[in-house]
Amino acid sequence: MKVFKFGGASVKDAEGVINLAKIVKQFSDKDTVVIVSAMGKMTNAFEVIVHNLLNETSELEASLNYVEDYHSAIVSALFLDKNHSVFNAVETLFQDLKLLLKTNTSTNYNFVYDQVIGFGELLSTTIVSQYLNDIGVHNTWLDVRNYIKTDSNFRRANVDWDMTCQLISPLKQQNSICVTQGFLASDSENTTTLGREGSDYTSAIFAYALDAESVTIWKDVPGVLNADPRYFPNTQLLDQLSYREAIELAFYGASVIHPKTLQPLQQKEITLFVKSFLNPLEKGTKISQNQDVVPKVPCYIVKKNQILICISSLDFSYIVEENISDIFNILHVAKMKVNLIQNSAISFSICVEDTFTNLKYVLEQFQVKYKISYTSNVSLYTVRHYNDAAIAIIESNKHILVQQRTQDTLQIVTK
Ligand SMILES: Nc1ncnc2c1ncn2[C@@H]1O[C@H](COP(=O)(O)OP(=O)(O)O)[C@@H](O)[C@H]1O
Ligand SMILES: N[C@@H](CC(=O)OP(=O)(O)O)C(=O)O
Repeated sequence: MKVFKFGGASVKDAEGVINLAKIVKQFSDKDTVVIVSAMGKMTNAFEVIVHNLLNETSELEASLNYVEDYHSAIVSALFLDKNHSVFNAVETLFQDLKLLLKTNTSTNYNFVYDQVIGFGELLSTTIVSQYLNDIGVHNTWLDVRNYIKTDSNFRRANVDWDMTCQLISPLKQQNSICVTQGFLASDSENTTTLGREGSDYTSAIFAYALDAESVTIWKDVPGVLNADPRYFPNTQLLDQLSYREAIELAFYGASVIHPKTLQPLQQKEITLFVKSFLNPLEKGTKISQNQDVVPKVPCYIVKKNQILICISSLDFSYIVEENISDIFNILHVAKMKVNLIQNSAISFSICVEDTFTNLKYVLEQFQVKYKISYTSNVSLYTVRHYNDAAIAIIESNKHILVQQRTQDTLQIVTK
């Protein structure tokens, strides 16, 4: 079996859905599982709806209309028969969403977030599945919440692997293409999500449970490049990567692959292909149990919007294990991801990202015992397999706040 994953960029408009259908028609097998994310930047648009709902702003209706119009335009362009069942299906989803917005009484941001945000993937897969059926690519639409089970850690739920594998593995017998949602899952009763950009991870979960032969994630780039083309000119395609190297790149922030994706695939040695949905015949990048990086060139990764926090003792005493444990407990509670650590005798610097807007809480907690300084909006650059030329590139014209080198990896934090 194969698993395909199509992200938001691939289905941002009607042409994108038509292109997806061509790829599925040409490259899938009869039992391929197709995972689809919300269309374009719709997850961001749903985030605005959540914000407007919970802050009771006057913009709620406008934000809802924006999302509704966006999907309506795509459906109208794809389906010329105005009596097609897709119109009803999409309308029903919007009615459900409106009912949820009207009747919600919860003030738990993360919980409400997951209930609302899930409509993005429900809409996209409904449209894609019906379009595929319409053009003769017969498929079954699955509600992924009946297959991927998690705890109730809303917005970053943890997969219950035993239950999930039990629920997914009967699909091995399924003799048709299945279309389902990325990013979503459920606890015992509600929708949960796996973390932003988690649809890549969904594809790995299905592949693992199905013992699939491969996963292909279809992207708007030719494959994994040695840098993000949005920030670096003259990038090079990496033809092959080992799981280990891909895990390292994803960990340091190469956003082309969600960091949790590689581990399940590596465990069962399932090959991951990253290919271009614009040029599907090109070979892209193959990630498997092979050589580290081919070609072996420096790989550049940048993470923007980081916060550099410097923590030092109040009385010039050493920062020791007990303090570090303290510091990490606070970060753990705040779900704050640490991307770089540097310590000296009396100070400890961390570069973190504040996905859950907990900076104020963290700083208050630190200040009880430590002296704190921090700089917001810094960038963290990482270079894997650096050489002199790469160091010169990465350091040029930057105000460097922290620098760290290991044998393979150079990291700098800049303002
Ligand atoms: N090393 C890299 N190689 C290729 N693309 C990268 C890399 N690092 C970051 N990117 C970015 O990842 C984007 C594709 O990932 P993403 O936008 O998450 O796609 P999708 O929405 O399909 O999941 C590219 O457009 C590119 O800007
Ligand atoms: N739609 C979700 C999940 C996802 O993975 O999307 P994409 O595949 O477009 O990155 C998000 O934007 O976070």
